[in-house]
Amino acid sequence: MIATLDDLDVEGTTVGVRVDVNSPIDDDDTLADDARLRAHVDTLAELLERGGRVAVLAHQGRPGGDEFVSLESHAERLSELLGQPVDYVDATFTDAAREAVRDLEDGDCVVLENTRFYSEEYMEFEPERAARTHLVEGLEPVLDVYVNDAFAAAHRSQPSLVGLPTVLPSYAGRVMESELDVLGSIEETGEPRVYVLGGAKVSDSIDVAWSVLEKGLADHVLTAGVVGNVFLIADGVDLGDASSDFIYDQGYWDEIDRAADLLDAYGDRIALPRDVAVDRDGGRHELGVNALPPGDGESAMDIGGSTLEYYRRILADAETVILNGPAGVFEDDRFETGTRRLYDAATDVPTSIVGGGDTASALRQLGVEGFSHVSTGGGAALRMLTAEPLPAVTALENAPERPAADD
Ligand SMILES: Nc1ncnc2c1ncn2[C@@H]1O[C@H](COP(=O)(O)OP(=O)(O)O)[C@@H](O)[C@H]1O
Ligand SMILES: O=C(OP(=O)(O)O)[C@H](O)COP(=O)(O)O
Repeated sequence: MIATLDDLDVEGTTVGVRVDVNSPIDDDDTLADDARLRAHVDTLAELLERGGRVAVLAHQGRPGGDEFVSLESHAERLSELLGQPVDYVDATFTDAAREAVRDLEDGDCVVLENTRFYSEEYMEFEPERAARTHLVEGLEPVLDVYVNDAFAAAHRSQPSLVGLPTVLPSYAGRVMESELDVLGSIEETGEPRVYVLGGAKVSDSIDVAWSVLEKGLADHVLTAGVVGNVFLIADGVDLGDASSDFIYDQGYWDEIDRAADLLDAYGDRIALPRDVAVDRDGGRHELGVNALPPGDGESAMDIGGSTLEYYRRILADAETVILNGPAGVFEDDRFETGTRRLYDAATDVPTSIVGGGDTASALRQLGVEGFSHVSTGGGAALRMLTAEPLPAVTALENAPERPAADD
């Protein structure tokens, strides 16, 4: 049983709050999109209003990547969103960080530095070992309790996610609570249940497809994006050199065999694109699968109109739809149609659940609204849909005894 903020006596308590504000970053190393910050405002505002002393922990980017930057601009934006001063300290668990946490008064908030600036935080550990890392040993003495609101990172077994809840009384924040509530009760949603798997995380999507087909959770799996292209090749369609090279370069060549095995086992419940859109003479050109391969250098960038009609007919009968990943290269105006129209059709299904960072940003960019639930997580949501435990959630379940909250 995971405790929530309802179980926490917040006033005067120093709370380490792990959030996931991993966001797109501009060329000047500042925040380019605040959607993930907005998601955590309710949790943080509630803790502050209830008199908590809040130390925010988060990662940004991956070591060596362009988006591996400090959390200073995140703190500035958080201050605007919360409508109160938010301090930032350029350290995570050193003396400077601990002093900033000890100095907090009731209702104060400080953002600590990007946890991944410390190498241990980019490694995966068993919780007991994670509890002996520098980050956890440094912060544990200055924190009273730990709150995990970082659902989008809950599939990572990293110190700030599994080590802190091993040593501190721990609670799920409001984002974590609502994600677990919705994604943890997929089996109770109405049927027919349709999974739409698009985007570029091919191996994760094939794992999900296996799992939901095997468990009888999915009546139909509709494929799109790079996932759809891999299934087409697995089905014997010649998508041409450009798409094949892309799939090879992304390291997904072995996935073609897995997709073929899946088609052998459950082909009657897996829908493949009937046409694709390619870039021809600088414009969008649609080709039925019978007309493939495309011309030299042409790559399948989106699903076409007849696929959309086919998928819309399946969605029209669905009671539940779960979608992950764009249907095409939505960042390019010529290839956003598939994503916009497919996701738009999904909003008419009584229960519609969407996951994925790029998917959420595609929906915002394309102005598609009206889903029952838009998850903050990509990989975490996919993992949950396969009914695999999330290490950070397991760590919350196993957290030490907590004091009872005052009513
Ligand atoms: N046919 C395609 N060819 C190349 N890239 C594609 C295609 N369809 C979708 N994509 C790309 O997939 C990316 C998003 O996939 P993914 O990371 O799996 O989504 P999410 O973050 O929502 O889980 C986008 O950058 C999009 O351009
Ligand atoms: O953005 C995230 O995951 P997502 O791309 O699956 O939504 C999380 O912040 C986890 O980041 P990571 O995949 O670098 O560990």
